[in-house]
This record gives sequence, C-alpha cells and structure tokens, in this order.
Amino acid sequence: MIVEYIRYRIPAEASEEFEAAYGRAARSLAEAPQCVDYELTRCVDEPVCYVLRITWTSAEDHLKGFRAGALFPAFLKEIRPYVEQIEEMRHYEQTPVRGVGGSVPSLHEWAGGTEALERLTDRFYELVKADDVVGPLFAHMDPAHPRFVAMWLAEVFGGPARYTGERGGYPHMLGMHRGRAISERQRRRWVSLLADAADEVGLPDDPEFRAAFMGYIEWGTRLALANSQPGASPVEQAPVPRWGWGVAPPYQG
Ligand code: HEM
Repeated sequence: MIVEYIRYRIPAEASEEFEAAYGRAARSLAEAPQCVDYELTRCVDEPVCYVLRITWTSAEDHLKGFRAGALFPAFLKEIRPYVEQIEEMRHYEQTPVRGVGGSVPSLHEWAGGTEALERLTDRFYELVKADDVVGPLFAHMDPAHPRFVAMWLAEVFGGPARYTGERGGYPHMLGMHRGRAISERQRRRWVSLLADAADEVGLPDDPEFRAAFMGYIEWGTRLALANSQPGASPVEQAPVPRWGWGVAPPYQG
C-alpha cells in the first residue's frame, strides 16, 4: 500500500465549492478497486490549507490503473479547477511506526483484564468437561489448560503478549489442534458453552463487546476446526492475531 498526500491552498471564498467538488469526485475513489481509503481534511489553524490523503493498493495501481481507467475522467473533471492550487502531490511509503492510541479501551480492558478471562475459562472448561459432545476431546487436558487459553485470549484482545512470550505463540496453539478432527457439532457446542460461561461469570454483556468477542470466537473456532482435520495444511507461522472492536466501538455514554 502507498499513501498519496495532496496539499492544497484554497482561497476562503472558494472553499465551499472546493469541498462540494471533492464530495462529487470522491464517488470515483469509492468505486475504484485501486483505492483503499481517502480523507480530505481542512487545517484549523490556517483554514485555506487542505490535505487530501488517499491510500492506494500501490503507486503503479494508482498511476497505471486508476489514472488510465474509466473512473478517472469524472474525477478529473471535478478537481481540474483546483490543480493550480496544489502545493504538494506525492506518494509516501508506510513505515512500521503506526498504531492506535489509548482513547478506546482494548477488548481486554473492557472485559475486565486477564483476571476476568481466567474466571471465564475456569468456568468454561468445567462446562466442557461435563459435556457429552466436546468433553471427550478434553479427557486428557492439561490442568493448566484454562489458564493457557485465558492467556491466549488476553493477548488476542489487546492485553499482554504472554502467550507469545511464555507459551510458544501461534505455532504452539496450532500444534495443539492438529489432527484432532473437530466436528462442526463439537465446534458449535464449544461456542455455545463459551457464551454460557461468559454469562455465568458476568463478562460485560453490552452489544458492542459481545459482538466483537463472539466475532473472534466464531472466526477462531472455524479456523481451529479446519486446521484440526487430518491432511489439513494450515499456515505454519503467524503472529497471535489481534482482535479489535470492528464496526461498533464501545458505547461510553
Ligand atoms: C477461538 C477458538 C479457540 C481458541 C482461542 C483455542 C485456543 C486453544 C489454545 C491456546 C490451546 C493450547 C493451550 C496450551 O497452550 O496448552 C488449545 C488447545 C486445545 N483446543 Fe482449542 N481453541 C479454540 C477452539 C477450539 C475448539 C472449537 C475445540 C474443539 C471443539 C478446541 C479443542 C482444543 C483441544 C482438545 C486442545 C488441547 C487441550 C489439551 O489436551 O491440553 N479448541 N486451544
């Protein structure tokens, strides 16, 4: 991916029409398969200054795909009157320095931290062991298993990376599922018992948290099932996934 920045200096009297023109031009960006996302911002300290940021799938896709494609003429028609006002128009490579700030609590924090996840897995594996559908899979389970899974979940939901640091990370988890031939019925029961345990131990039950939490569980159990089948060829090396709020951020009043 590559980020294009276009800096404009637009006289105050033209700003309204400029923003309206970009609103129309943006329809071409929204349709373009080469465009990842875009945003036009206006400077607060010096309101004549605007910055348009467009993330492209690659510089080549932008220059040879979008610019030579069917959507470009309509885009250009809208922005042509402002081309003279461009002060900079360049592509920038992303660097590893990026992330999200602390304004939104992680799912790990929202859940109540590792302690809450340990309460969850302690109860969950009690239910699992007593269950006739999934219980047999866990007949020889390590007594520390609930704690290891809590550690995994803590890391996934934005807590400390202890599963990676102390327990072998993704490859170890993968190794524990391989060859177990988990059935769809067992997967479903696992999901359902986890939801029961979440209610029983009082994990937050607001719609935003539960949607994100169960979204990960649905995704993770489907991968566990696929990777557990005899003859499966799963991704061997990967980081522990990180799961966020998705489209419904926490409701903070
Ligand atoms: C989001 C879904 C899942 C997560 C996050 C998860 C996580 C884990 C982790 C981290 C381990 C290794 C623990 C350790 O370090 O020792 C593990 C092992 C295991 N998992 Fe899963 N798992 C998931 C889904 C499932 C499902 C759906 C099943 C079966 C229905 C299953 C069955 C097992 C079994 C049998 C083990 C080995 C337990 C033992 O003998 O100690 N897992 N799982």
